[in-house]
Amino acid sequence: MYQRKRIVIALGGNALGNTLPEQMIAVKTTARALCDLIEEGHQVVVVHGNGPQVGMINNAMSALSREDDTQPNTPLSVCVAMSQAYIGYDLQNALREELRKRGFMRTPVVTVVTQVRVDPDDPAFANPTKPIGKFLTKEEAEYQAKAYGHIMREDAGRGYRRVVASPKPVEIVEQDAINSLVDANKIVICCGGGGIPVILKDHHLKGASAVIDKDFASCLLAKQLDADMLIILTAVEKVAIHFGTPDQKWLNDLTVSQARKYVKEGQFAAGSMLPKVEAAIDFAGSGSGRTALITLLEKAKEGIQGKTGTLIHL
Ligand SMILES: Nc1ncnc2c1ncn2[C@@H]1O[C@H](COP(=O)(O)OP(=O)(O)O)[C@@H](O)[C@H]1O
Ligand SMILES: NC(=O)OP(=O)(O)O
Repeated sequence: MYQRKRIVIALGGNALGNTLPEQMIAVKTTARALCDLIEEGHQVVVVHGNGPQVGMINNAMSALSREDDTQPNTPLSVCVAMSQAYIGYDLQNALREELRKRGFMRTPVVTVVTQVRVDPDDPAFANPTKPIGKFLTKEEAEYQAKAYGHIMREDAGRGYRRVVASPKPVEIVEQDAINSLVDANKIVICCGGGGIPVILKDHHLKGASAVIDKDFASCLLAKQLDADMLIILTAVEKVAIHFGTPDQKWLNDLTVSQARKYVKEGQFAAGSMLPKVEAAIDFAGSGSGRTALITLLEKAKEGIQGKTGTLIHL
């Protein structure tokens, strides 16, 4: 029997591209994939990543402050806020246009500037792991480290990137407002780039120098919204074990305990597939009937129909 689901969808880098013109094109494909699910009657809440974009914004703002003594450097939390608005703007308009093409003439789409509280004592502040910005060669990375004091790491065989602190999300500050919008059937884009990281001090929310992982923020959001499903859309159709080796095996479906075992074995690369599988385990393990799906952006519709992707369940 057909069941209408409340779904939190986390969009990976391929949903947005790496540059302004690429993003304008990529969001159109993304909007089609999301509207396929909306057209099937599902209630969709959208979260997006911001790794390339927040790196680009941070570089631009740093260059500005180097050129102009009157411009202090822009905190990373503000760069995350800028990325939410810039990505939300394109995504919101692409979704609006696609919805109207399909006859949803009045469905509102709204981007919520979202702050996410983190723990100031999170050990992640002392151990930067979140890759942001462009992929660089070893020589470019060495220059960036020397010139700007950035911490650079090799990223899953794809080149070198700057890494920043990535504390775990503790609380979504605008959760009540998001609940009201979702309950009222608005299409909501929120927790972009994992949310603007903030630390609570008395009544003051102070920006933290970090980028939260959007897969973990999506998981928290899905739990708080009591969603049926968390869908993580990325650049691969399925999760694999022995990824990139001759023994590679694509996984159709795995239980939370199988997934935990594979995590322990180190089957998933840190900073890429590992946070997705960890978020999927956390959500699917958090209540009966909750499932998580990891698949390719263009396969979202087939994935939800059980035809492809990797489904994680209890
Ligand atoms: N075990 C694995 N199974 C599938 N893909 C993996 C695995 N380990 C690493 N990957 C890589 O992880 C990538 C997805 O991570 P990433 O590109 O960082 O995510 P995002 O889509 O959120 O930007 C895949 O495109 C793939 O290259
Ligand atoms: N913030 C975040 O998780 O971004 P990416 O998905 O681009 O890494």
